[in-house]
Amino acid sequence: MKYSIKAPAKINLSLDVIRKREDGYHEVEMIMTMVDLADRVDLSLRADGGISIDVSEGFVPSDERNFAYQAASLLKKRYNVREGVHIYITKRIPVAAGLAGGSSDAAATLKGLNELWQLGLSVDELATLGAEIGSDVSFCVYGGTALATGRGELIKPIASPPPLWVILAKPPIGLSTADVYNGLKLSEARHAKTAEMIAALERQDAASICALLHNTLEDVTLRLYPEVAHIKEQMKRFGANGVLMSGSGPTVFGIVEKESRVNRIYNGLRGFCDEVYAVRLIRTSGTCPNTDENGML
Ligand SMILES: C[C@@](CO)(OP(=O)(O)O)[C@H](O)COP(=O)(O)OP(=O)(O)OC[C@H]1O[C@@H](n2ccc(N)nc2=O)[C@H](O)[C@@H]1O
Ligand SMILES: Nc1ncnc2c1ncn2[C@@H]1O[C@H](COP(=O)(O)OP(=O)(O)O)[C@@H](O)[C@H]1O
Repeated sequence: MKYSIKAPAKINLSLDVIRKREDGYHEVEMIMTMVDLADRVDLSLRADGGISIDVSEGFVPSDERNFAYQAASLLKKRYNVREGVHIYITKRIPVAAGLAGGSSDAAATLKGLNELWQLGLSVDELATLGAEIGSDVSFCVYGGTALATGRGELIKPIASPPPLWVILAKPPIGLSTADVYNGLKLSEARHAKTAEMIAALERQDAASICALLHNTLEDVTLRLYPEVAHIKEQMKRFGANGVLMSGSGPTVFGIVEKESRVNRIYNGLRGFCDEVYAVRLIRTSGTCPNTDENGML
């Protein structure tokens, strides 16, 4: 038996860091939403009880370091599952990009195996398990648009944005999420207007959404990598209505209201950046965006 499921990328419309916690994580307030750039996760039942994984991109770990493998292993151990699974991931989301590709693969694996292994777990239970793999996995289980608090694992659904275009540009920089959080000087940090962003989403007010885009981690990454600032400037110059770095970076996203501007911005950026994508915001709220009601393709 087989299941295929899409694992979409996220962007942070707003990311605020409140304080550093005793456990080493940071307390955050993030507004997260999905875009229609997705990996594909194929799950095939293994009767021998083993877990194995292959990934289309050779540089992504295809062993227990892969978050999708960890999701399968966690479910198998926690629920004493006898069957196994082979996981095949077709990567389309840039890796280590601030787009939660690995977290989304883990979330898709949790949802898919819940069906394949007939575990009967609720979405809330899957999201709680996801938080054991990484802070962004819970949001990826729910999908839609949400306010994420705690270390990012406490999820409250909020209104989806209007149907806007998004240009993603990822410069060839490898950075570590932990280093970016640790590089933040909280006493000097600029904070987001989270409540105002939620209100703008409720009003479907694209101009205010663009004006309120804010990421407290951006200053850290911009200081380390001036090329990220360059991409932001160029995106604005080519006509994006709002521009921000996603997560810990280095991907920059631009929100574009007019479809007629999308090609100009895309082509302009392609002149000096290899990884550029023109995508749409996914408007579905609730679980499993971009899929049918079972979360399948
Ligand atoms: C910054 C964000 C924004 O959505 O995304 P990405 O840039 O990774 O996409 C997330 O907070 C990243 O979440 P995720 O990538 O799941 O991080 P985790 O694996 O849980 O943590 C990796 C490391 O980041 C730091 N970390 C993470 C989350 C958090 N709230 N505070 C932290 O300080 C910790 O040092 C931790 O050891
Ligand atoms: N399924 C996966 N896809 C991509 N990267 C993965 C996956 N599983 C584990 N990783 C590891 O996690 C790191 C961060 O990957 P990713 O989730 O793409 O980044 P980000 O959290 O910045 O969006 C990668 O460098 C890779 O080594």
